[in-house]
Amino acid sequence: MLEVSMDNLQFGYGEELVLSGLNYNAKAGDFVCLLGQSGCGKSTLLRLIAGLEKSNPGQLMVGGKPVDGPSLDRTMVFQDYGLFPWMTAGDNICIALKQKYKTWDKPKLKEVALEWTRNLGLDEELFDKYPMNLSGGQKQRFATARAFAIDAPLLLMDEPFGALDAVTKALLQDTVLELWQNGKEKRKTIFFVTHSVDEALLLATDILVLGQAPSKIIYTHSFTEATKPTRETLFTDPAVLDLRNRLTQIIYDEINEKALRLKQQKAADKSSEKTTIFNRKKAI
Ligand SMILES: Nc1ncnc2c1ncn2[C@@H]1O[C@H](COP(=O)(O)OP(=O)(O)OP(=O)(O)O)[C@@H](O)[C@H]1O
Repeated sequence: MLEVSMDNLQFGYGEELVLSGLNYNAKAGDFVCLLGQSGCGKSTLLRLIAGLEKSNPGQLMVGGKPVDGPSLDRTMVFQDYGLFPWMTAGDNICIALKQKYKTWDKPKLKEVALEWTRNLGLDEELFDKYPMNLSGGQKQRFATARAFAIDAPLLLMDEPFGALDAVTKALLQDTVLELWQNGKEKRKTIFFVTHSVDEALLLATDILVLGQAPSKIIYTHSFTEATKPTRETLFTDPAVLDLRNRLTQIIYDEINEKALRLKQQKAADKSSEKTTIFNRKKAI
């Protein structure tokens, strides 16, 4: 359980500004879903929180401390699973556990890794298989098992279920929600990037929408225990239907605005090109 606070968080890759002043406080135990059009900086924000990119001093705090590089109190789950291909799926969990629990011997590491394999609904016989011999859903379950096994209080999930079929995705969403809810007093804080409004509605306690880059937070919504949608209310509760429409509209408006901006820019570039050619011809 760690709180995350952003105070005018700005970040760019070199000259290109991606995040242009984010202000937000996530409480310990919140499940924050990030929405926004492609390229707006969602993954960048996760990488900053993970300490994989460096933010300006004081602009990003985790657990009340400035983020200063990666740490075992934060772990990431990626869309492409991030399993080491040269190790069995089980060893992928064991090696992560060993990093955190340095005194554990091999049998203890295997015992805990197997426990998490079962927790994620995986057959034990898959434990000794290499990632290349597993389905996408199985790989993502192992990657999720690894993340939960090391029991970091802050979990950063970057479109983890984006590549999965609908049924596997739904099962994994339920599993993650259950693992998070079971944490009760020790609930993990989760930041979860998704392109799916429905996924955000189902999982989040808090939804943030990022605008186009260089982005700011353009919309936030918080649920209470009573208003948080469930699979049952996701398509029946009028308040949830209304929120889904609003979120979808906000994202489409941003996409349309960006498309219009690019079109105008292109037209302006073309016209200035024409003027340059005309002036050159005149000069000749
Ligand atoms: N390592 C990098 N070096 C330079 N630019 C980068 C790097 N990583 C991302 N970018 C740029 O930063 C911007 C934001 O990228 P980011 O991956 O954070 O967006 P995103 O919202 O997660 O996109 P998507 O939804 O498509 O995954 C993009 O313009 C991207 O090209």
